[in-house]
Amino acid sequence: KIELKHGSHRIGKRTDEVMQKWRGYGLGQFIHWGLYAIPGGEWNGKQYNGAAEWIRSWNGIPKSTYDSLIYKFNPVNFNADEWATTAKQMGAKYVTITTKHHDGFCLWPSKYTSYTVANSPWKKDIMKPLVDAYDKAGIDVILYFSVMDWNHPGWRYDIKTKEDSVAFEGFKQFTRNQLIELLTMYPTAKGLWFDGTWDKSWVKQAEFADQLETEMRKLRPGLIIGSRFRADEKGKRHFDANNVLMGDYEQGWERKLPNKIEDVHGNDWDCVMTVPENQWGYNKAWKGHIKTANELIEMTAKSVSLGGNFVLNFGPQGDGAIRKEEKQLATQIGNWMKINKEAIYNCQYAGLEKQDWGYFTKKTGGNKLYMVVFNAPVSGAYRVKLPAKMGITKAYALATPTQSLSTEEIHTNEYFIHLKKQGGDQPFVIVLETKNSSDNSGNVYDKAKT
Ligand SMILES: COc1ccc([C@H]2[C@H](O)[C@H](O)[C@H](C)N2C)cc1
Repeated sequence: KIELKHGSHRIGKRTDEVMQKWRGYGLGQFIHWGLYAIPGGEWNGKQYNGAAEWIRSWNGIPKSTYDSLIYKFNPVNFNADEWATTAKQMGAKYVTITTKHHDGFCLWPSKYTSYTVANSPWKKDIMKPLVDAYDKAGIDVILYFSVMDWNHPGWRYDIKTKEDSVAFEGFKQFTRNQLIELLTMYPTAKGLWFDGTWDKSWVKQAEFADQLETEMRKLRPGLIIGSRFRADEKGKRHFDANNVLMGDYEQGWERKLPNKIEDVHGNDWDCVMTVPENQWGYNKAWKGHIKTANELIEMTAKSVSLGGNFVLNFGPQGDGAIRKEEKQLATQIGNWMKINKEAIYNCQYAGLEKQDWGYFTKKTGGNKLYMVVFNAPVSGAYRVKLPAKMGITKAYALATPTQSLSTEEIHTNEYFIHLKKQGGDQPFVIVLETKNSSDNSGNVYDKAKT
């Protein structure tokens, strides 16, 4: 064990209520919105091949020209309630919103820089109406904040000279000021999602970042901060030099999912996912594979089956409207969630052997198991292996709860649930009500033969 002053300060999951609620969200929305949505991945008729929110880093545009986009920020079709309603209809329980991305443009009227909405034609605060609209919709808000800030003169990628360190000291105070400002202006925010923390300059700030995290947690008890914010004094990120998770949950699952429970090391985690291969900000020309609703529903079920949450990204247009493809996905996913949300909300890893038909989830604190089916077996027989003392008292398709399904024990603690081929192309859920033979509530199917 390595002696660390600025490593992880907690072993194992947080057990407080705020984190227990976070653990049960299941499905969330990410919003990437800012000046980059105006060009939308294109400049002077030329397509930028990278991620649209990184267009400033393209040598096809002079930096100052990009920075002057602030004078074009006037999202006449921005409607915070419409965004929150879209998220509500999709079934999202939390939203992560970019307050400031790498370009340094602030969606709130920060006192610490002039590069904010206050100095755009729009003039008004964007964050306040958004936080209020999502709060009203019952969707918890997490504030995304990029430490790396290409607009601030004090930003450095590394600290090599005396000048660098003087400049970066000013930048560190600026960063602290903005974070305290955000927590003060939007006190209902449940957490902070940090980004832009991989460069050496920030990685070298183990003590400062640790103290800042402690200060923020004191200001906002219960605040949720993931593994992306700070490095330990050995320069280790996400996991400290003793391989213990930094922060409250693992934030490494960006555009990728764990495959088996061992991959998540017993930690809380969420996966943040783009609809195209790699576009967070609005890109006019979505290229390559655009994920379908069924793919995204499967990623949601897979995330919950492995003890995490799934966060789907939306990149609103420069005028503030949400593009029709994203609205359509929100509707399709929402239609599925309306019927099947019981298998997603407040569910966790079931601890059962994965089967080919799909994913198990388990209701937290209950005796219900859910089988989220994506690959219906041609036999209509769904294999289920249970721990020794667990029996099945009832089995039914979630959509038709009064029609019990026949359960056949084919080996000790191994069953076939029989369900004839369902019509349609939608994933569906089978519910198993279980009991432990140690307690005697209800009768157990044992040796049941069809
Ligand atoms: C260098 O590879 C990166 C760097 C930053 C990102 C940023 C994206 O712009 C988006 O904000 C995502 C959540 N974040 C990790 C993605 C890939």
